[in-house]
Amino acid sequence: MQHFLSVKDAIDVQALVKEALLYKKAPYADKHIGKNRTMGLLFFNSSLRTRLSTQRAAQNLGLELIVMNVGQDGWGLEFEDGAIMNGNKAEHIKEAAPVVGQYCDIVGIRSFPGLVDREEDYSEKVLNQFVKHTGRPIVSLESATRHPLQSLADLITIEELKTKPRPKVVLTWAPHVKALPQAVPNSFAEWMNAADVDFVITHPEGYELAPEFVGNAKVTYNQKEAFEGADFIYAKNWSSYNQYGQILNQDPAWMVTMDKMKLTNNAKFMHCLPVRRNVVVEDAVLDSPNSVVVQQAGNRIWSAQVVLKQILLKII
Ligand SMILES: CCC[C@H](NC(C)=O)C(=O)O
Ligand SMILES: NC(=O)OP(=O)(O)O
Repeated sequence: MQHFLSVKDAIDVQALVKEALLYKKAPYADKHIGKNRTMGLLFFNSSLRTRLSTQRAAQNLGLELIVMNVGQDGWGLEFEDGAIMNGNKAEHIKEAAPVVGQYCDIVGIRSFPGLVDREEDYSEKVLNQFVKHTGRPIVSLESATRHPLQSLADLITIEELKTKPRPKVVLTWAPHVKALPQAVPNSFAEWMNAADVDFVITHPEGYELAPEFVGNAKVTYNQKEAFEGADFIYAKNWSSYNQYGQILNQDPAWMVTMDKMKLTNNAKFMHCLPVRRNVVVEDAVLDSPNSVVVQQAGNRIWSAQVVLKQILLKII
């Protein structure tokens, strides 16, 4: 594995999941594989889980770490080729990225979309400039259109908790007070389409995800119909793709409630976190034994650890 940017970088998804579950039983099995190597984690946006779980995974493999809030602590970066840099951007990515590559053997990047220019966001301009100029393996810590470490952890969670060979997994839109990226649902959808699950996406009209991510998923505007017989409910808000970055609907009728969970096959409730209680999902669901959001977050360690191992095997 050279880079980890999407499900396409996972040659065998099921093998990755199995190896991650082995790490969950034996976290230090490869404690020395990262000896004398350094991973840099560059955050252009906030993070709790990704920041902490990726550090823990790296430490489990013996990697040294450098963590930086580039958005606050670094220089304003210019990503446009040929730009005349007479504005407020002090440094070009063409210098910043290879310099980071001088200090780090592997580089993780978190850079959310601007949610203004769909073409720019969906071209993954920021992530791809780091891939092009750093000269090192790049791991996405959530980019403009995907969150692969989250999605691998989501699949690990489904695999360890499923009670049937092919569970029904429902990705449901839920309301939010801010316009959020499509990265998490896009990524969840492409990983579910690569897994052996009965995958359904439900959202209000106007929140259709990009077709390349929806793939073969069943899509319905009827949330209650989608919940019927579900084994896993994965809730997430996202802003409109078609009316890019817009909030079209804040209808609290789409909030996940205990009444809706009763339509399911005793489904587990999943969310990548952070979650807005009583906006996205009511307290009763999050406080119920069916909520697995903490276990799901714990699986981010094993998701990152199995990916970093695959990358280290290519560079040592
Ligand atoms: C892991 C989720 C990160 C981000 N969430 C927020 C609140 O910005 C999102 O929705 O993509
Ligand atoms: N789920 C997730 O990536 O959480 P953070 O944004 O806190 O890292």
